[in-house]
Amino acid sequence: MWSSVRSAPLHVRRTYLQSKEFLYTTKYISQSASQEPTVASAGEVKNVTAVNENIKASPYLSASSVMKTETIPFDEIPGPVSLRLISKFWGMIPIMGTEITVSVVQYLLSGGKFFGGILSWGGNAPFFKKFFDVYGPVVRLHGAFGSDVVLLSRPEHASAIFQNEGPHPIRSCLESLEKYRLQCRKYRQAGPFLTYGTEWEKLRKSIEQPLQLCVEEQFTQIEKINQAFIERILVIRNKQEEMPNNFRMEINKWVLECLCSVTLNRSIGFLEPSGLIPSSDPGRLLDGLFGATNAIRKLEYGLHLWKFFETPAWKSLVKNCDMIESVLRKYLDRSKDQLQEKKIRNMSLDKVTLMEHLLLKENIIEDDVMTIMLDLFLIGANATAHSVAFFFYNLARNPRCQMKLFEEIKNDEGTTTPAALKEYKYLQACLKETLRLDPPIPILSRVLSNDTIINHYRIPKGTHVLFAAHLNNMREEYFEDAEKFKPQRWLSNDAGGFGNEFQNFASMPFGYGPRSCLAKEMAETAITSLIVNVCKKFRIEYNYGDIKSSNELMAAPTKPLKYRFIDRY
Ligand code: HEM
Repeated sequence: MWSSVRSAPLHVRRTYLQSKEFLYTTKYISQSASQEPTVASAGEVKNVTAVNENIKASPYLSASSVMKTETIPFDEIPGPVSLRLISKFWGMIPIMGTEITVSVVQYLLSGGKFFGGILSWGGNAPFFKKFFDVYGPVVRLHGAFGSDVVLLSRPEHASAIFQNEGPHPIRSCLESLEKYRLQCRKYRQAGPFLTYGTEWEKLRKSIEQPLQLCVEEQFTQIEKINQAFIERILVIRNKQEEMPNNFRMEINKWVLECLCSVTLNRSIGFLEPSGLIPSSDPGRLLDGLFGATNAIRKLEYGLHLWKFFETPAWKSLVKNCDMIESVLRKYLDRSKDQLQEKKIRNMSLDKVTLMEHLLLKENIIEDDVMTIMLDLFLIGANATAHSVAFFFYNLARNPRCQMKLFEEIKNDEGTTTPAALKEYKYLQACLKETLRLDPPIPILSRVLSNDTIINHYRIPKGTHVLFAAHLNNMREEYFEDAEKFKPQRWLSNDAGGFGNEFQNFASMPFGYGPRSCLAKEMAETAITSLIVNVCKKFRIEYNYGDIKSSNELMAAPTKPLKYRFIDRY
């Protein structure tokens, strides 16, 4: 049953999660069903009746925050009345789900006008901030179009949600990509980012460790790619040593070259000094990834009309995903041939590329390999490129920090292992601080697999929760001068905050728990090795207005990255 529900639209999954059948289908839920709900409170705890044994065991929750309280019903969570009124009408239309509620809200917050501007709070409001300012720390968006969404943004609430989600957490987002894969291309699964349950667990296990091994094996190659990136900077900078408006594209090329090296063990030429030919493999891959990302942003953040009609954004998603797949298929065919040859010649299959490793797995078919590769490229490339863009920005804007970093790494003689990079403590702190200020994935999402009590409200399992990580990261009580880039805060024991039990949830750029980023190590290694190489060679400057992160599901810088790279010697 679960396998068929897994790929169903969110409102179907939600109904299933609330059904009795689900309780008996998964071991975890059936255990947790007999337990008390998860509890977290940011306010005063009153009417204490018992202590929740389950939560007491958690390393992060204090006794005061785990006490069972008299709960307030879900219906009483505050939220916009206008949505509540609209829901009476639209709630009758079952085909429209939670994402539509979210997308309408996001559309409005990002400046769109709808319903006579009932909810239009003006353009570029940081997502959800207005809701928290008006309604408090727990906000319910009445299912204007079907089901409800709860918005959260506090570390103690993150702790309640993420620490108790069991072995198979459900993320709910990117329905457009899911539709493309499951309905349009009829793949049997939607890829590691979107799949659920045991199917997802199998996929994740097949990728996580081999990916890390490949990163270690390909580290020398990554260092070469870093040098090629530096060569590119020298070619494209103008007479004032400044980068062109599309420098972001160059960073993307660097990430993609790293990803090809790690997954395919080959260079496909993204960083050719003479630039990319659009019809070449790397040219088409780059175009496809940019096009698909833009289409996903439009589809997920606009009204979900694509569920009913083939909108231009939907057509663009299909065209771009097809283009990416046609390139990747070529490499998949080559990998199959290579494996065949290795088998014929009785060669060892111990050292294979990630793609070959996946092809060798019995429970993974070719279409699965395509979706895995696409997820790695789509999610990974965007997130990593965004982090590098803001890493450069923060160094340029904070010359003292840049100098301190240079002092730490200036004697580096070509780092030989990823482990050696971890020893550069200030470098690591700069990365953490960059990810705190501008997380590439600023909103984490879950469908609750447990009844959970937050701020005394009982939130039923199956509820769609959006956690505004970018607001969470800016809490003054956890990060003094939260708006400022202060890497040194990560070098003291309590990261400059209260050092209380929720500190670990105050910044979670890679998410949390079983569904956290599966390529954290790879991303950290690639980013820090690039920064070491670039900072040894150049001093970075930036002389224009502030660059912000768009804080969308897949965030992007809001201005061209016109950094100056000035030779140090
Ligand atoms: C600095 C770079 C990166 C950041 C900040 C980042 C962040 C994240 C976050 C926040 C999530 C969701 C976690 C959650 O819901 O709890 C995620 C998931 C994921 N990331 Fe990353 N990521 C980065 C780089 C990468 C790279 C390089 C790859 C691939 C090569 C990648 C592949 C994935 C995949 C496949 C998932 C889904 C995991 C699952 O559901 O099991 N990420 N990432």
